[in-house]
Amino acid sequence: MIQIRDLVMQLSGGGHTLTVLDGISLEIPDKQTVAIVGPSGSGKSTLLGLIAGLDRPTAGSIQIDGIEITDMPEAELARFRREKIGYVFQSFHLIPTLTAVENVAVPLELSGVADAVERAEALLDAVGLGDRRGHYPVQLSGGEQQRVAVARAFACRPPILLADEPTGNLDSVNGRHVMELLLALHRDAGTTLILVTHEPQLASRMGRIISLRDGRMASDDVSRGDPMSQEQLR
Ligand SMILES: Nc1ncnc2c1ncn2[C@@H]1O[C@H](COP(=O)(O)OP(=O)(O)OP(=O)(O)O)[C@@H](O)[C@H]1O
Repeated sequence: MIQIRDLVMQLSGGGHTLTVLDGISLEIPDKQTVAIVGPSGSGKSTLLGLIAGLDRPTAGSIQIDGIEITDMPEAELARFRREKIGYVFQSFHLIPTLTAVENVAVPLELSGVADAVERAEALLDAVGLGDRRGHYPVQLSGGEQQRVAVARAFACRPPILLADEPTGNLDSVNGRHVMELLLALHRDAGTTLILVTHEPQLASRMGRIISLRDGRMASDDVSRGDPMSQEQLR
């Protein structure tokens, strides 16, 4: 369960203060699928980054499974993040000097997993890139890089997967492939899935749609049911 209370994010610069998030409160139960939507600049990425513990809010509270993360010391937060949260960036963020399998193995090695490379190979197989394991990011297409990034985000089997416009840099075929992958992880492992997107079609695949406007919640549509049952209806 993610519990967010009165979250405020202000950025200072050039002599004035910009309020990016202005009192967000919400709860996201385990295993929910959530789309965060809203106009450009409404604070979507900022909110996702705060939930991931990549940034610290100006005020307010974020608890994950009852543990406050906003004031957690950095080293502890890094460990917590590794265990609890996978993050997929719009622009993949793979390490260019590492092969696909090495990229996926990084979080496993950081977590002290003994058979990190074997596990990374199995993950690459699972995203359909088993035959590309020795390739460097530059040798992979955007869609392939994003599948590697999803495998890396999921390597430590985090209960929460966050994705910031995961299909934003992909064509529609590759975008659909990556989306199916994210939904499969939710379905098979019960992963909570929260994604920021501009694409209504993608948002409509989620069980809940939270809409931001000017740093506030404009709407919260929780009546969408579970995407698994929606899929069964197709
Ligand atoms: N590091 C930063 N320094 C200054 N301003 C920032 C910074 N990060 C975000 N902002 C500003 O905060 C506001 C919210 O940004 P954010 O990226 O969260 O919006 P968004 O809804 O994700 O937008 P988009 O859909 O365009 O990605 C914007 O006005 C942005 O310019």
